[in-house]
Amino acid sequence: MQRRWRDFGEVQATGVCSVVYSSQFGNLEREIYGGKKVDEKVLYNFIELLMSQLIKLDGIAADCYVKFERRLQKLSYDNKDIALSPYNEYWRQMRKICTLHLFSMKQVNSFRSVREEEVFDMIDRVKGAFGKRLSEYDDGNHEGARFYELMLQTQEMFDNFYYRDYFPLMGWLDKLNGSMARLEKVFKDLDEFYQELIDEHLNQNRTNKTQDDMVDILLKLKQEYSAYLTFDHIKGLGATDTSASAVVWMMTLLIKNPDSSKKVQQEDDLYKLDYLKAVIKETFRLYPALPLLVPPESRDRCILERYEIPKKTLVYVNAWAVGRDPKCWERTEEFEPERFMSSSIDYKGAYFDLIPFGSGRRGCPGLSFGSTTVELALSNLVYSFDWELPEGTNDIDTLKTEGLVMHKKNALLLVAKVPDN
Ligand code: HEM
Repeated sequence: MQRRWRDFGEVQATGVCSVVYSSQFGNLEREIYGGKKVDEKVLYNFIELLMSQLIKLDGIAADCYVKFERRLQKLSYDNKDIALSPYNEYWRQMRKICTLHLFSMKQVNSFRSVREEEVFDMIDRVKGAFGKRLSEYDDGNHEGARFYELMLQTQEMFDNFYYRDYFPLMGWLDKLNGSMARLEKVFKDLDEFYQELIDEHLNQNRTNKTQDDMVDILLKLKQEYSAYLTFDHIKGLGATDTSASAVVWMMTLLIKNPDSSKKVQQEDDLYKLDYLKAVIKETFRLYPALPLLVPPESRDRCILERYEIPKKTLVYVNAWAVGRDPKCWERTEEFEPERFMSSSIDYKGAYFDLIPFGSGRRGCPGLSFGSTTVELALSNLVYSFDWELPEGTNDIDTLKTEGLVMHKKNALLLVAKVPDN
């Protein structure tokens, strides 16, 4: 199990040819993408076929992925998003900026008050305004709702089916059915939003500033790293909704498992929150926010189990399947946070059985940021309220969206009750 990851040697994101790989595909839950029911055997054969074809028809596969990249490329400002950048000097500098200046423990701590304010605000909204939509909660200028909407639309662009990705010669259909126009429109809206944000931060007379936020820090760093940080680079760093997706899955699993939910609430050592942390790990095992991580590209030919992976191959590591692999876990489908109570396994990248943040050189640099946010949000949600299913509902579904980030497909609707004591 552990060998698998290491065998990749040096890998990098993005590429020109693609292979879908996972020896675990047989275990892939059938509904993983969009609730489509696929027979396990059919799926496995399909993957085999796809692999052999892609390797044989290297040229065509390359073409497919160059096209696929164009869509990602557009939304990531020409691969200026660090996650989509190939392994090169630009990536090294951006990674340095992230590790040293943006997502370091010092920065995580310095944003503590902002994080707490946001979470308390969220709790107040739940307390004060049941049943309202995000846009109604919003501050005067509706920026939160606008950004949320843009994030949803961007995500949709990644998820949509594009003919050109699979049948390069039929790319004209994307124009005909309006997909390309929608992509341009979403990009334009996103770009406008980021530009306004930057302009606002550049405004010397800005009144609502209490401390430097990420944009302020990036704008300051722009001078030091002028070759790597243009406005497009700053925009390309963008944002992800992985933490939000993770909290929704955690709440979903807790409401489906009332015993665990009670245990979290009864945890008396609030400082350590061991059981809550076990719930977080168990949810990451079953519902990793990025089920296929960010696909890396092999820099050299390598042999992986019985597969030969040619150089420059886009490789999908299936964190979803690893989390449900019976070779790694017992009672794989059960939600059992207890399994982590007497175990030293964590998700920092050293244990390859649990890799929601990936591992190694391209592992998530926002791990401390993300996990701190998730812990704070979840603990406040479960300690501030008793959560119940809406009247007339017996269960919560676990259908997922398609795409890089795995969201719950249907909104999680719960009733929050303020406890009596
Ligand atoms: C629960 C929250 C999060 C999860 C589950 C998550 C997960 C991941 C995963 C799986 C990868 C790919 C790693 C790999 O392929 O080995 C990744 C990459 C990345 N993440 Fe996160 N992430 C989270 C939060 C964040 C946050 C809050 C930030 C920024 C503040 C962030 C910034 C990044 C960046 C920049 C990369 C690309 C790194 C590179 O390519 O060198 N992530 N994340």
